Amino acid sequence: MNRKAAIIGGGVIGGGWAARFLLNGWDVGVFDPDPEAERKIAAVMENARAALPALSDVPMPAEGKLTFHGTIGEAVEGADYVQESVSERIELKHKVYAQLQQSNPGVLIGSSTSGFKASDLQKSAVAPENIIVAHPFNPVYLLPLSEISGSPANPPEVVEKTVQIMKDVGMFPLVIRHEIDAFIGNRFLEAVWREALWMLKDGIATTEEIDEAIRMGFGLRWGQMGLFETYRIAGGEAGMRHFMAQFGPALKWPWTKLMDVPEFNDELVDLVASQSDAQSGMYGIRELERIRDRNLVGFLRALKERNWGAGKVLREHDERRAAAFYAEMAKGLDTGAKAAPLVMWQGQVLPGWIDYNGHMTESRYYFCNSETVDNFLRLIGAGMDYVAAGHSYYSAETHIRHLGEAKLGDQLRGELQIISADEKRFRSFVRILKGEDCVATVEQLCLHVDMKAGKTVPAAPEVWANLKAVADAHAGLPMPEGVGRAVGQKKE
Ligand SMILES: NC(=O)C1=CN([C@@H]2O[C@H](COP(=O)(O)OP(=O)(O)OC[C@H]3O[C@@H](n4cnc5c(N)ncnc54)[C@H](O)[C@@H]3O)[C@@H](O)[C@H]2O)C=CC1
Ligand SMILES: C[N+](C)(C)CC(=O)CC(=O)[O-]
Repeated sequence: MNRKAAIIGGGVIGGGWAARFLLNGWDVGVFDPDPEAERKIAAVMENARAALPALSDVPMPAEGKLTFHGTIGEAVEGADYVQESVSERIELKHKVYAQLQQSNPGVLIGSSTSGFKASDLQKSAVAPENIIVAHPFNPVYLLPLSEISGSPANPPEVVEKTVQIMKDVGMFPLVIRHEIDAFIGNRFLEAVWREALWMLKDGIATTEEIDEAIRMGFGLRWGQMGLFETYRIAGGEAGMRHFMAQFGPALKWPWTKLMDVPEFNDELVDLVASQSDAQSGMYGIRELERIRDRNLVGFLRALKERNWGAGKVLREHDERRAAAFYAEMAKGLDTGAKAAPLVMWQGQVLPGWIDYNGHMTESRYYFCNSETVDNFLRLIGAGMDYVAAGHSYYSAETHIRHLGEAKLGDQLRGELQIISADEKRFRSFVRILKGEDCVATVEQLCLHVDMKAGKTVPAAPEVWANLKAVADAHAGLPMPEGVGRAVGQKKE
């Protein structure tokens, strides 16, 4: 049975949380008095479905069930966790916690608050120990950071439980050591925001020029190395000490207006809003979100390839999910119950996979097959540890049939059937499916190799036993259409 999250407040952030939980296989119950909440969450879900699965290289769990409720009590019924994302008003948050704790005593409540401390949120609560800050960043379904900030009232088990739930939905939980207003991220962002408002107010730069200064330069550095690692490199070979010696004196120069704040009035709002309209008003908000999401997916995937920063979090999330997926599959190996083709891979067609014909390029069909077969090899015990120990399977021959088109954003899966196998080789037949349509078949012969000796040898007994279990189960399946076909050319 799926776990359930109650999302209280389904606006920008609540909608993002709903998407993250649902796409990670949790059921979600939403309460939001806004009559438009359902429509807004549907729009967020549409964008999230196009973006989050594009980061995954292992089969995603089936999407959880989304329900909307007329009361907080109904939404929180049976919930394992609550993510509170109502408007940033302390008295509203207190009221919501009172209703939540009355309806589901003992439930863990994470707040999305941008700046209230946990001890402020906990005031007058029946069970303060179960209320904690879990502050995300927008878009919640793509950005992994969740700042976990508790008060002395929260026992370590509550912090730990929150951390585990965040990891379960692919977040990077950063536990804040000391209770402070606005945590780490927003304290930092507020400083940048104040400087930007001064520059606008003083006519030094427009909204667009400020954005260009960030995205053409240091924003790109921050996204992958943060501040200190970046400045360490800026110190050259002498590193951080040299950097500080050179730029430390600037701390005393009048570079920043941080402690002084521009007056917040209509004039300031008009100045910012009118320039922002001129800069970006040609795009609708959902369109801007899609542009942002596509850029983030590309950026995050590049980091994932490098196993760095947020990309490392994605890999670790994949690894956790893969472990659960293989454990489930392995049960079938034990019982010999896998008398059906195995769905070993699932993925989404990414922008870089599209060719000049406007559809998935041919080499990516091979890639889909490789991912499917590699996952199968992991399943039978011939994964990376096996390779590191000197044995592997090499592809000897491959035949691809292109039967249909795959377009940007399509969800594909690779379904594998073993046609024949012995100790030294196996022949696989992979169907690449888009929904129920088969867009390609890939038939392949793989040889088991001693990598050092450079020759074909029998597989390790446990690998062969696993492979044989699947081969025996698949022997009873009908031969798939197209097996053994050669490249043909019909006579006119
Ligand atoms: N927008 C942002 O960039 C970020 C916001 N946050 C925090 O997330 C929380 C929500 O902010 P947003 O989603 O931006 O605001 P929002 O205005 O988009 O959504 C707030 C939602 O709460 C609903 N609401 C009001 N009273 C309610 C009640 N009694 N029960 C249930 N729902 C109720 C509103 O109808 C609205 O849909 C705030 O605490 C905010 O500080 C955190 C990270 C980023
Ligand atoms: C502007 N904000 C304070 C609501 C921002 C956040 O809380 C985090 C974010 O997404 O930038």
